[in-house]
This record gives sequence, structure tokens and C-alpha cells, in this order.
Amino acid sequence: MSSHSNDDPRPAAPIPSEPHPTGPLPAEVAGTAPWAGSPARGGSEHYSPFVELARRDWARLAHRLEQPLNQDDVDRLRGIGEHLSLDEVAQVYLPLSRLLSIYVESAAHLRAATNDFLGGTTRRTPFVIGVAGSVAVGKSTSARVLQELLRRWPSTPRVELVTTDGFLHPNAELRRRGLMERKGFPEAYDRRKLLRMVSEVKSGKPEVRAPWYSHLHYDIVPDREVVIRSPDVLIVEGLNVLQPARVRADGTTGLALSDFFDFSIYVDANPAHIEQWYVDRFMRWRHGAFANPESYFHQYSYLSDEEAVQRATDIWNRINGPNLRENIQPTRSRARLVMSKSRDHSVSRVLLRKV
Ligand SMILES: Nc1ncnc2c1ncn2[C@@H]1O[C@H](COP(=O)(O)OP(=O)(O)O)[C@@H](O)[C@H]1O
Ligand SMILES: CC(C)(COP(=O)(O)O)[C@@H](O)C(=O)NCCC(=O)O
Repeated sequence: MSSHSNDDPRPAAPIPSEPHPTGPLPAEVAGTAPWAGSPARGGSEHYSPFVELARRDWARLAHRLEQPLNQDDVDRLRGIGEHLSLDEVAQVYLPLSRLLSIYVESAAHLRAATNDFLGGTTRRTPFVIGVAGSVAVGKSTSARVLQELLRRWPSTPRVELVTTDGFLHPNAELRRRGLMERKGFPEAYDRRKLLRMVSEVKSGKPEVRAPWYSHLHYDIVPDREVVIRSPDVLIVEGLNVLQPARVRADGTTGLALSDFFDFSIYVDANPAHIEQWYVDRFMRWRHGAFANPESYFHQYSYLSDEEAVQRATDIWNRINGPNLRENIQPTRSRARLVMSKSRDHSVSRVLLRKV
């Protein structure tokens, strides 16, 4: 790993010769930008809080791992997305799941050592992983693949997944607050309820309930919920899971969701590619989910191709694009690991925060 590690103390160029397609990290880490992680050139000493691995180096890690997938697993993975390549699963997500299982095991050792020190017997709580990123960047696909893979490791047979859309205010409430055009923005969520849910899981509560959002109805479904029963791992996936804590009216700061995370992943890509994925998915849904008369977007199934592209682009430009720029992308450098995707969805590099 040392050959591509930013531990390398050689001086590096302060400005990368070729800007990363997804843009630089913010100023506080930009001087040590992981995007600039290419070999040393020019000026001053240069350190990054991240270790950067190019795709080929990351994929090489997979060779050291046994293939833990049987035919059932492969079939279940295929069910996650017809476009998901099994090579991508084996070369990118399998090593990632192993890395995560190392963190889970190390958290168990830390708890045991802490218990020894305190003379206590605190019970293990679920290892919580946050998965953040734009609408349509591939968060749910990544989270579901990781759920399937993590289940294969002996330390984490029980992995549950919760998405933050269940914590959006119901449409009636969003309308009352004038927020129907702000779905996905931080203020559209019941953040206190979301924080309480994750805090209860991390406090060891044996059964925690979360509300459920239907993409078909584009609303919260009142009589359905997700029940989380002390899993080994809980994956919390959503646009805003790495948002910093809110500043209260009196100037004090509360807790952030990420205060309860044991690990966090930001799924990153060039915004122009993400927009294209959004439009492509919209076009597919037009013949699939939208064709269902119960769908909130049923009228979209009657649009011509051209009108549908226009409609999806318009939603992107009004809602999801601005949310990515204003709220989501600024949280990228808070993640423990950043997965950077190319136009074809393949992961081109991985950045891992140093420990
Ligand atoms: N690894 C992948 N390989 C191929 N297609 C993918 C991959 N990840 C996501 N996609 C596609 O990109 C689109 C957005 O992915 P999705 O997981 O639904 O995003 P999000 O949950 O971030 O909104 C979907 O059409 C999905 O099929
Ligand atoms: C439901 C979402 C806000 C995603 O929420 P998340 O699961 O990330 O909390 C998003 O998919 C969405 O519907 N955005 C509003 C604009 C649109 O219809 O695409």
C-alpha cells in the first residue's frame, strides 16, 4: 500500500496538474487534497488525511480474498440491479466489505479492552455505517451490495439497512411548510427523529422502528415501518447523513448524525455524469414504476422521450443539482472513505482516511 500512500513525505505539487473531475476538496483539506495525490512535483511538503488507492491497486486486494459468494448470493446481487457488473462487485465491493469487517472486528477489540479497563460489561451495539452522496449517484446500489457482502463475513452475519427518505416529512407537512420543491434538502427531514433513531440503535436498544417512504407514492406510508433488531451492522443510507450538526438559535450546536457512525462512505462522481444517471433512471422508470396507475408520477409515463428527458433535466436543475452543490458535496471530506466513480459507474479510485 505504501507505493500509493500519501504518507509519502516527498514534496507534492500544491495544484494538481489535471483537476479531478469531481472537483477539489474544500480549503481546510485542499492543501493536502487527496485528488492531488499523484507523485511529488514542485513546491512545499504536502500531506493528506487520506490514503489514495487507484482502481488497479484496490482491485488487486481482491486477489488476496477468498470468493465468499455462492450462487444464491450471486442471484441476490443480480436482483439489486441489472446493470451492476459482478466484476465490479468482486473487484471493488468485496475488498471494501473486508475492510469494513476489519473495522468491525477492531471495534469489538476496543470494546473488550475498554470493558477490561473499566471493569464493566457493556454490551456490543450495532456497528453503524453511513452511506452518503447525491441523488442517483448509486448510494442504494452500493449500500445493498455491501449489505449482501458483509453478511458473508463471520463477524457480521446480521446486517440491516435503513434509508433516510423514511424521515422526510410527509408530503402534507412539506406542502404546509412550502417545501415540496425542497425534497432531499436538510430542512425537508425530521432531523430530530432521525437522530433519535440512530442514537437509540447506538445505545443498544433492542428494537428500534423507522418510518417507511414509498418512491411509488412519493410519500411516507403511514402504516408501514422498518424494524431494526440489534443487527451486527446497521447501514444508514441517505443524501444528508454527513451533514454537520445544526446551530441552534442560541448559537450552541447539537449532535450530528455522524456522531453515531462507526464508519462513513461518500459515493462520489462527476455531477454531469450523475445528472445523466438521473435522467437514464427516470427514462427507465417511465416504462416501469411510472406505468403503474398508483404511481405519483403516472402522468410521466405518457410523455414522449424528448418531453421525459426535459422533465427529468428540469427536476435535476431545480432540486437535485442545487442540493448536491449546496448541501451534499460540501460533506464529502467528512467521510471516512470516498469512492470515486467514472462515467460507466466503475469505481476509479478509493480514498481512505488515515488512522
Ligand atoms: N455499480 C453500478 N453499476 C451500474 N449501474 C449502477 C451502479 N450503481 C448504480 N447504478 C445505476 O445508477 C442509477 C442510480 O443508482 P441508485 O443506487 O438508485 O442511486 P441513489 O440511491 O444514489 O439514488 C440506477 O439506475 C442504478 O441502476
Ligand atoms: C427521496 C429523495 C429525497 C432521496 O432521499 P434519501 O433516501 O437520500 O434521504 C430523492 O430521491 C427525491 O425524491 N428527490 C426529490 C426530487 C426528485 O423527484 O428527484
